[in-house]
Amino acid sequence: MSQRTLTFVTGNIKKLEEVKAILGANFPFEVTSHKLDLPELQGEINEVSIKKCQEAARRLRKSVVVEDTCLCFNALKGLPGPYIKWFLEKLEPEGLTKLLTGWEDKSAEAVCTFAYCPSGDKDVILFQGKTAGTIVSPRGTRDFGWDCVFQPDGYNLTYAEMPKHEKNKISHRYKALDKLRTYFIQNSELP
Ligand SMILES: O=c1[nH]c(=O)c2ncn([C@@H]3O[C@H](COP(=O)(O)OP(=O)(O)OP(=O)(O)O)[C@@H](O)[C@H]3O)c2[nH]1
Ligand SMILES: [Mg+2]
Repeated sequence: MSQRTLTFVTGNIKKLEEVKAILGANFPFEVTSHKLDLPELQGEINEVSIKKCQEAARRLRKSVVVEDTCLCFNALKGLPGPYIKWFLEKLEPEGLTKLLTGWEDKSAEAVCTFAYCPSGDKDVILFQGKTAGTIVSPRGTRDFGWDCVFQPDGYNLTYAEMPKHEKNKISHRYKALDKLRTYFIQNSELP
């Protein structure tokens, strides 16, 4: 029997690895990926994901899932937020930590938003997960983004110091995918 597929549009191989690891074998769709360099418009968190999803669905002419990840510093009223990719590229992890020099509040929130676009002209459905933590000096592996500066609340390890399966049990991405999984299981005729 051929399995139904869900197309995850991303240019980020590390995201894809985590999505496959988190959804695992019990997800009733095969996750395939499509690498597409999508424009990311400015805006609030949900707006960025909605526009990214609509553009991906328009270009591929089919239903797609995209994901946008934000890292929000509470002292900076949510910034860098959706602009974290560019802050990280320019400042590197050390620079992210230094952004909070002078602020007592080092708390932050990792926010993951999956967007599903059933077809180009229908409303986009969002699934969001948030994990609270603290911004610390870099510790651990450097193989994924800002993992080495984000220490989730309740742990004395950064995401980068945790075994992958531990991060994947508590992460912003896990929480968002849990909602997405429930939705797709309840709407099994999709996509
Ligand atoms: O340490 C990390 N732990 C994570 O769990 C995580 N998830 C995303 N990121 C990074 O944060 C930016 C988001 O930007 P982003 O959502 O636009 O992603 P992207 O442009 O790399 O891929 P995509 O938009 O093609 O899917 C990019 O620099 C990603 O590498 C993470 N870093
Ligand atoms: Mg991107």
